[in-house]
Amino acid sequence: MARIHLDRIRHAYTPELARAGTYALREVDHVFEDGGAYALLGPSGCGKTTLLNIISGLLTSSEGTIRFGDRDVTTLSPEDRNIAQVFQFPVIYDTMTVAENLAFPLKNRGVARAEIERRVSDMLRRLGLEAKAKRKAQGLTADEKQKISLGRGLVRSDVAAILFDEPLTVIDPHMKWQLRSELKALHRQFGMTMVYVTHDQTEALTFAEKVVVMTEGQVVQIGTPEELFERPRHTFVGYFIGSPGMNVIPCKLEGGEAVVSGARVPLPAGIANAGGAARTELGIRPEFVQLVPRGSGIPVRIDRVEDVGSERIVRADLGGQRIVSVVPEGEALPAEADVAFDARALNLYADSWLVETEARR
Ligand SMILES: Nc1ncnc2c1ncn2[C@@H]1O[C@H](COP(=O)(O)OP(=O)(O)OP(=O)(O)O)[C@@H](O)[C@H]1O
Repeated sequence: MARIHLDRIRHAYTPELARAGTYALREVDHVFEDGGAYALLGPSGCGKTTLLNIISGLLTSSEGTIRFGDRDVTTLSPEDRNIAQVFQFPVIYDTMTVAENLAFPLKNRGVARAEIERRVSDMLRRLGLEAKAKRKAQGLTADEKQKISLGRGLVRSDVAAILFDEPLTVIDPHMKWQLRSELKALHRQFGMTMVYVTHDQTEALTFAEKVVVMTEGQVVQIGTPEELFERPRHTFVGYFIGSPGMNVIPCKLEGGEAVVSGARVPLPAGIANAGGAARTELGIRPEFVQLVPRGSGIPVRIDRVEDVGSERIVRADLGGQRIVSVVPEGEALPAEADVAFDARALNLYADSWLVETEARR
């Protein structure tokens, strides 16, 4: 296992794109700690696969250095980096049995026969494939084949890291949860460095200890699920994580208060200077937007109320700006409502980046 250090990595797919300043990765400077479980999360085209392929060696970055531990691997092939990879679609040998497929990476590395048998039978059990161990892979479902792909990555204990590129795409929805839990259990047991690419926030938040949120070729925040939820460093993280996402409300700053649609909103104590930003916004999760009787907050017009079981999602208009509130089941909605913000959950953003308060620095 290894610590992976990405040192000022940038990537453009062609020299022409680089000259035009069109980078698929704008700059990534980050350390994946040895034994950590990370998810790269972001919308389609944000650069997740590009970053993963630079880590694996399928792609050489146009700028920067990548080190596994103290070793510079920037120009090494995937084989020489000694990593295991699991792709979106199964990569297995159809003519081999399930057990032979799992044993293959170990045989290749000269692992002793008894050890191979032990690890293969453990993996068969974890993947729920014991009954099919002696079946040829050919006739299996896409689900089962992908489980074998996962198993082939996970049986090896000598790898620097295991990289997953949307590995559960072909897996049946009700199996996804089980496989994710199994991956977590394997991570806990063996402590391998795992990097997992996904555009699905549930998958990222349940799998990873640290989630790397990307947009437009840039890492905007690396944090635990709690950190991403409570203190989004960038407005993109706020509305990408959580459902519905964080409200981002344009505001003006005046004498330590935010002015929203003519109303004054006190800011948390000690908020730092927004530093002459061109754009300032308040960020607040819908769970912390309260609907209060008219006259006690900022006036809104309620447009729509959706009942989603344990809570109601209320969509309203605040001076031309859409605002969402989540109201727990059983809580009455005022006939004429204003909104009030829970000050503890209020964040200020300057040009999309979180303004740190003195207390939180
Ligand atoms: N081989 C390539 N040549 C030129 N541009 C590419 C190539 N591969 C990807 N790109 C571009 O690089 C950017 C990042 O793509 P990348 O595949 O890394 O994103 P992603 O987040 O993994 O998206 P997805 O979830 O759709 O796979 C995109 O703008 C994409 O169009």
